[in-house]
Amino acid sequence: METLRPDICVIGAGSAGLSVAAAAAAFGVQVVLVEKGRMGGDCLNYGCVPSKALIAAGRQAQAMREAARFGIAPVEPEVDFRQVHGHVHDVIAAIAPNDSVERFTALGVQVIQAEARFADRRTVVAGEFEIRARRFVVATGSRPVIPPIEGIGTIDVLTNETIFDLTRRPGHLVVIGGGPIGVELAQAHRRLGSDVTIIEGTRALGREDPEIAGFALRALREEGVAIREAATVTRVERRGKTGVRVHVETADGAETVDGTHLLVAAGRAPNVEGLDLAKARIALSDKGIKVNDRLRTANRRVYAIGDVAGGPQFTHVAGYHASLILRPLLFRLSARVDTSIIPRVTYCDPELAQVGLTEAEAMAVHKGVRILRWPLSENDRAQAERRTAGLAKLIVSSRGRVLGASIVGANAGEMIGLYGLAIGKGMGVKDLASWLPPYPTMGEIGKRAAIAYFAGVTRKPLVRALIRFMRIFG
Ligand SMILES: Cc1cc2nc3c(=O)[nH]c(=O)nc-3n(C[C@H](O)[C@H](O)[C@H](O)COP(=O)(O)OP(=O)(O)OC[C@H]3O[C@@H](n4cnc5c(N)ncnc54)[C@H](O)[C@@H]3O)c2cc1C
Ligand SMILES: NC(=O)c1ccc[n+]([C@@H]2O[C@H](COP(=O)([O-])OP(=O)(O)OC[C@H]3O[C@@H](n4cnc5c(N)ncnc54)[C@H](O)[C@@H]3O)[C@@H](O)[C@H]2O)c1
Repeated sequence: METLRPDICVIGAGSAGLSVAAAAAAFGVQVVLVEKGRMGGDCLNYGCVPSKALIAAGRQAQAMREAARFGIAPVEPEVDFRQVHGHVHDVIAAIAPNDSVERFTALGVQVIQAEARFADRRTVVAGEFEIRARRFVVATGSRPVIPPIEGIGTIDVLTNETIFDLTRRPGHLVVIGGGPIGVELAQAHRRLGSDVTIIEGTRALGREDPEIAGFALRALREEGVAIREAATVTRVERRGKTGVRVHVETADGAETVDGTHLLVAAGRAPNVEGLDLAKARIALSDKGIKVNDRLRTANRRVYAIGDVAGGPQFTHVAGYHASLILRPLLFRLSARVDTSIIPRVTYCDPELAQVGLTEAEAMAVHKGVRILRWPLSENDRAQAERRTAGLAKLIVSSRGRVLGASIVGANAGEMIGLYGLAIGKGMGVKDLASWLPPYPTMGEIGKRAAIAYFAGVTRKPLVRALIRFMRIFG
């Protein structure tokens, strides 16, 4: 066994691990990167990239059905699912070189394709190598949870790791879980011609502001996605050769849903098994590896970042974590995670975007919170594009500081960034009201919402009297 003594050893070549490795190597630091599966991890191979490519195909199909409102004859598109599969995998292939072994080797990173595990507090073993690094970064990500439902072991369930391999369109896709994965994939498949039923244990898109989530769930239902909420899956069984029967209980009683395919999108579990974390004295929480607000584990040589650290699970968070730990890794500076600036977007149509506190969260911790709303139907660009379903909600403190923003509508994800910056920099509605968005853009709804804060001022008798008085001076 060969012993390596790099400065940094990164375990996991997903969004988090790759970001650390690339940046550290750019500064000339010796890095070993260990990956047991595909370079690029979930985001590239089984997550963001294929799901957004499938969503784009679904959007295209839907645009053809809805063309009449532009004076163009609508058509029911003929979907060749094998070619849709080809499109999804072409997109992955186009991005894959950025994350490849070849690219990272060229950057100066030593890539080891093997499973890593800790041998002791400062040694990792991977394949033929024993790695004794100054610092370790665990970035092993997460995987889908399969809930312990009676009969689930007898079915070939789909997860995000297998659904993008389908080359034939599912006849009826039953989805367990109405979180972001379930909702995004349900709508995409519906638009590509499948029947789709979502079975959600509590409330679909339950993490989101209910008013904002309501827009998306209404759209899904109008497009024909059946959504059962507060529904318990009691049992699943095989139906025919490849089909599935799902037994569900809701307040209305028991029913069965017959599908051709079953997708499980019921949450994630951290990838910690097999790492022998106890040998390195790294502690676990119930969500993943236990870290402090600087992403340090119980072992001072080891950081944990990305999905495995048990916080919000997004690619941009993985990148953010990487950027934070590079400061102590390279410069001995310290940096804390600021969760208030982390945005999240669900790429259904209309899109949902959130940053900072939701209305309910703000009301629970602050007094005198004001909610400033502006509907997309009041926006000229949204009218021109015929995409008027949506709303911006700014959540501001009694003194006008921005605490959060919730946006639903076309391109909501492109609009949310500004509000994360506003929260991070402690800006107020005054700053947002003075920002100059180009006309006509949907982004204007945020400015209009901010201006709504000052609406009362125009009616104040004192202000009107002051304006009259100023006229005296010509
Ligand atoms: C369907 C889906 C859609 C998503 N869409 C979005 C989106 O639109 N936007 C967004 O921001 N986020 C999205 N996400 C979440 C995003 O994919 C994750 O947050 C992100 O990939 C996490 O990156 P990571 O580096 O922490 O983990 P991963 O990408 O999971 O990478 C971890 C890597 O570690 C490797 N590994 C694990 N154990 C070991 C070991 N012992 N030794 C060596 N290697 C190991 C794994 O093989 C894997 O390659 C989506 C997720 C899914 C499932
Ligand atoms: N657009 C994005 O950024 C994006 C897209 C997809 C996934 N992701 C990330 O991946 C994470 C995981 O997504 P997810 O949707 O799998 O998980 P999730 O935890 O967000 O949602 C899972 C849903 O399944 C429900 N559920 C769990 N067990 C159930 C059961 N037995 N029966 C019925 N319903 C059940 C839960 O109530 C919940 O609503 C997300 O939290 C997010 O961080 C992000």
